[in-house]
Amino acid sequence: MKPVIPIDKSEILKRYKPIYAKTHKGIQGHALIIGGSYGKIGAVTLSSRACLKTGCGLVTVFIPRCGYKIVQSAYPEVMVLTDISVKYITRIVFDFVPQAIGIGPGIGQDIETHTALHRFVKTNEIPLVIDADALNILSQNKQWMSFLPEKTILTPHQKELERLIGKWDSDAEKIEKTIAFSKQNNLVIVMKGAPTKIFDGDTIYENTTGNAALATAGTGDVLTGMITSLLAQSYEPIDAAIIGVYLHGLTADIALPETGYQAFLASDSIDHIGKAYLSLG
Ligand SMILES: NC(=O)C1=CN([C@@H]2O[C@H](COP(=O)(O)OP(=O)(O)OC[C@H]3O[C@@H](n4cnc5c(N)ncnc54)[C@H](OP(=O)(O)O)[C@@H]3O)[C@@H](O)[C@H]2O)[C@@H](O)CC1
Ligand SMILES: Nc1ncnc2c1ncn2[C@@H]1O[C@H](COP(=O)(O)OP(=O)(O)O)[C@@H](O)[C@H]1O
Ligand SMILES: [Mg+2]
Repeated sequence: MKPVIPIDKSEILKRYKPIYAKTHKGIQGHALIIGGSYGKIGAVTLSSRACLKTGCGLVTVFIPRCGYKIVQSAYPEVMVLTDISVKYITRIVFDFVPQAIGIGPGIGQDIETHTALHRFVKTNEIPLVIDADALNILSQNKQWMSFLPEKTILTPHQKELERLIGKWDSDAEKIEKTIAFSKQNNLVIVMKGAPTKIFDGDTIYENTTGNAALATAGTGDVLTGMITSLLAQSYEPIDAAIIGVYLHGLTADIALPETGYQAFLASDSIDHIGKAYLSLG
């Protein structure tokens, strides 16, 4: 097996592109975050905020109607498109071309959402990040994997990974199965955990930032927004995954002296994205 590559500052600086002074929001990329269902609008709200804070120029969310006022009141910077259904997503339609799409946070598993996801993946060619319940739906419909754009980024936590690749008996078997899954489907797999590992076929990266403060609701939704933002800013999928995971962990390392482990919230991660970027120099 190839040696695992640590994701540290030197690895990030090889890939990070500082902002061009004459850029404008049109060049910075327009990201679309699709997710949310009744009771889980918070997930997509966090994700869209993290997406904007990571530097893309415009962010639109596609959510069920029950989330309209929630997102608009929480973050006026985020634009909102709604499904015809009130409580969950039934048909994904949008009238612009985003540079990247993140799908899944809080989306739920209603049968109509399965159908909407199927229709979406059959036609979508835009760079994609898939998380949370969209991963769970995909796990139940593995034949849809062939529709995904090459190097689509999947961000499973351990349970979601198990649903995708099946159970394992040892860490070594988990790694082997994840490599095989990444190769077979030409996907980038962000295996979330402590530490998070990223698989691009048999090339494996391991993050060096982050701490147990991240063990709190919504931090994965924040990560999805951050990676989608980087993808919308024209980073290659593997670079978006690596930089996103590193900065996300760094937000918790920087916040820790202020919040301690217990009082850290996913919103604190978003609030520290600026300092994480500044630490890159
Ligand atoms: N504010 C909101 O709107 C929020 C909305 N959210 C949305 O909720 C939806 C469901 O997402 P979810 O991840 O909570 O449910 P699910 O996939 O069943 O996993 C839970 C089980 O998996 C396991 N497990 C998890 N992590 C693990 C690990 N590192 N290592 C090992 N095991 C791990 C653990 O299983 P156990 O160990 O208990 O067997 C746990 O019980 C999704 O759409 C999401 O976006 C959330 O983001 C929260 C904030
Ligand atoms: N003990 C830990 N150390 C480092 N990172 C952690 C730890 N626990 C959780 N995380 C990180 O927090 C995030 C949790 O994601 P996820 O389980 O999808 O949460 P949610 O669905 O609530 O948003 C992942 O990025 C994971 O790597
Ligand atoms: Mg999650």
